[in-house]
Order: sequence, then structure tokens, then C-alpha cells
Amino acid sequence: MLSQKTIDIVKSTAPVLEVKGTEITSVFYKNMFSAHPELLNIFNHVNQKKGRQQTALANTVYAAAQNIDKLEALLPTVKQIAHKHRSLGIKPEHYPIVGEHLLGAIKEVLGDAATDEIIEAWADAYGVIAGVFIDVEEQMYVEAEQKEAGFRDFKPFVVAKKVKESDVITSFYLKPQDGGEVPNFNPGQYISVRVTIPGQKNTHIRQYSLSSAYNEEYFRISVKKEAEFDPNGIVSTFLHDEVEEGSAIEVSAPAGDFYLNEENTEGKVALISGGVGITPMMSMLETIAAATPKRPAAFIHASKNEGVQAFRSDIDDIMDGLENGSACYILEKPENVSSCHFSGYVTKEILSTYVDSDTECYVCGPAPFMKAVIMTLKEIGLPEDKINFEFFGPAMDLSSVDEKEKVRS
Ligand SMILES: NC(=O)C1=CN([C@@H]2O[C@H](COP(=O)(O)OP(=O)(O)OC[C@H]3O[C@@H](n4cnc5c(N)ncnc54)[C@H](O)[C@@H]3O)[C@@H](O)[C@H]2O)C=CC1
Repeated sequence: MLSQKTIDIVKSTAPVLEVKGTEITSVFYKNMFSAHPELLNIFNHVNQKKGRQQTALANTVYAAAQNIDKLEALLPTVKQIAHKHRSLGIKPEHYPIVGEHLLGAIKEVLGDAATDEIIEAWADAYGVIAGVFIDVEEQMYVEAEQKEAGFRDFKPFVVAKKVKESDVITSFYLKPQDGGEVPNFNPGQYISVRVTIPGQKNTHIRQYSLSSAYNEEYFRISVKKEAEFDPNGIVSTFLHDEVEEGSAIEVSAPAGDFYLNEENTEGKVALISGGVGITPMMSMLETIAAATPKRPAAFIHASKNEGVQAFRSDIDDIMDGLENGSACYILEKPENVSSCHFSGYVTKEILSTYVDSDTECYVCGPAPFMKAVIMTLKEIGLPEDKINFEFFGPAMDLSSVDEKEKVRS
């Protein structure tokens, strides 16, 4: 329990954290990685370079300062971050390292303004916040481990099959190396993949959505190859070019809180995706087809052109088996306009053909696409609790999405 005095001090520092947050967290990451280079094996270097991780952490610290007397208000955010931490293999022993460097960074950036009293209050508050994360994450590790065929963090898998789905997306069918089954997961969840790239010092971890419904034999991920010159492309290029059938990679247990509400067995559902955001939607669609084929379901997918559009014939086949299913393909710049339902970007007219205020919507795609779709769904009259969405990478605030910004893990 924190004393009232500590709570007051921490809350009084919230405004300065809002202003200096990113500066503090930038110093924090720099100092922590120079003292503990082994942590570079866990964190996505690209997110560090682009400042996304710093901003995400600064927002979390700021929110924690504001809510220090009612941390339960942060629980949904804590859980979302904890899912990611669990899939990365973050452990209790990492927290004191983070705490030491976070306090050090607050001191370094705020200088004399960071009095001993402030630092002590933050040390106490950090201890409480870290305790919440450690408890929630431990619970998640235990759940992952206790599931049938479950495991705690990473496990060796083998690429059983590699299938090209479009000019840019390739699927990898991953089977446990020990010949066992894979654990069940919620459609929409992701796994982390850990790879060692020859010639590189650190291992790399990336999250990829599972792109098929649960089956006991394999996990399937479908990876877009990013440009080789783009630092985002390090892992996807390696997977596309170097990882072949028979290759071994390490995989985490499935994680994530963006998934199909399977308790709703009859209500209307719309799966709305842009580009490679199609992957969790495939898992959801396959699950709907297997478990609730009477459920009215729309699959709306926007992509650049025919060449990069993945899974089209799979979706059409699944739709044939649904009692009340419809697919809508939107191509930004089609080579042939007859190959899609609409050309250009997704619009209100298109969405309102498939969605009304009762429809449960799931949205995943590049950030500007998600921003446009979510705003339009709100205009159509959907309440927030019907709009489910996921950003890849550190959690972001939609209002901060630049039209040109692209997000990924
Ligand atoms: N949930 C997430 O955070 C996701 C992030 N991404 C990231 O986004 C990047 C781009 O993904 P790609 O598959 O290459 O997508 P992309 O750049 O090919 O775009 C896919 C489609 O999104 C739509 N779109 C783009 N900007 C829009 C806007 N301002 N308004 C309305 N619609 C718009 C267009 O129809 C476009 O064809 C990927 O590199 C990936 O890292 C992709 C999928 C999910």
C-alpha cells in the first residue's frame, strides 16, 4: 500500500511526465541497453529506433502516475501489455533493472527538480506497479503452461510447410519439434517467433497473428515481406528467403486480447481488414465457418491490387459454406476493375452496406486504414464496445496516427 503522501507526490509529477515523458524514456532505454545489452534480445530494435517504444512507455508511466490511487482503472492496458510481455518472455527479474534505469532517467532529465522525496515516491510507486505486472504476467504464464499441450514461454518448432499466398505474403505452417500437439488459442491471437539470423549478435523476436482456426497439428502464420532496406524487414526477409520447410524456429505460446467473441453465436459480425491485417481475420472467419456457420458474417478486405491480395479463393470457398456470408474486396488500384467489388479506399457507403449499429466489428490493418474505418463505424452509429481493433507494435493512441504512419511489431 502506498501512503497518501507518496500518492500525492506521484500525482503532482504527472504534468511534468506528460511533457518530458518521451525524453525520460529515451534516456532510460539508452542507459538500460548500454548496461544490459542482453535485453536487446527481447525488445524490437526497430521500435526503439523509431521512438515508438519510448512513446508507449512514456504514455504508460504517465497513465500510471495519474491513476496511482486507482490502478484497477489501468487493468485493461496492463493486461494488453502483459500479453505482449508474456509472449516475449519478460521475467520478474527484469523489473528491478527497468526500475533502476527509469528512476535514473527521471533524475537525469529533471535534474534538481527531481528531489529525493520525488525519487523515493516514484521508487515506491514503481514497486507497486511492477508488482501488478509481475502478478498478471505470472498468471498468464501459468495459464499458458497448464493448457492441454501448453507451454510456458518459447518452444522449438519446425516449418512443416511454406505456402505463397500473394506476391508479398507467405504462410508458414509450424509444428512442435517434439511431435506433440499445439495448444488451443482464441481466433485473433498472435504468437512470437524468435530467430537467430546468421552474422547478427542478437536474436530477434516478432509477433505474428495466427492465420488459421485452431487445429491440434500446427500453428499457421502468414508473413508479409517488408522491403529489405527497411529495418522492419529484417525478420520478414529472413523468414521469406532463408527459412525453408524443415527449418527450426522458436515459438511462444499464443497471446493477445484481440480475438473473436465466440460467445456471440448468432449476432452479425464483420471482419474488416487492410493489407496484411487480413491474417487474424482468416483465423476468425475459419472459426465462424466451423463453429457458427449460421452467423451472418461479412468479410471486408482492402488491399492495393490483385497481386498482393492474399487468401481470396480460400475466403470465397468459406463463404460458400456460410448460410449468410458475404465477402467484399476493395482494391486501391486494381489492374482490372472487374476483379473487385469497389476500387479506391474503403468508404462509409461501402461499410454501411455490410454493417449496422448491431454488428460486432473486428478491424485490423495499417494505422491510417484503421483510423479511417473506426471513425466511419462511429459515424454509422456503432457503439465503442462493438468496435474491436488491434495495432501491431507498441500500443498507440489513434489520435496520434499520422496518415503516412505505418505500424508493425
Ligand atoms: N494492426 C496493425 O497495426 C497492422 C499494421 N500493419 C502494418 O502496416 C504496414 C502496411 O501493411 P500493408 O499490408 O502493406 O498495407 P498496405 O499499405 O498495402 O495498405 C492496405 C490497404 O489499406 C488501405 N489504406 C491505406 N491507407 C489508408 C487510408 N489512409 N484510408 C483508408 N484506407 C487506407 C488501402 O485500401 C490499402 O490498399 C505493414 O508493413 C504492417 O507493418 C499491417 C496490418 C496490421
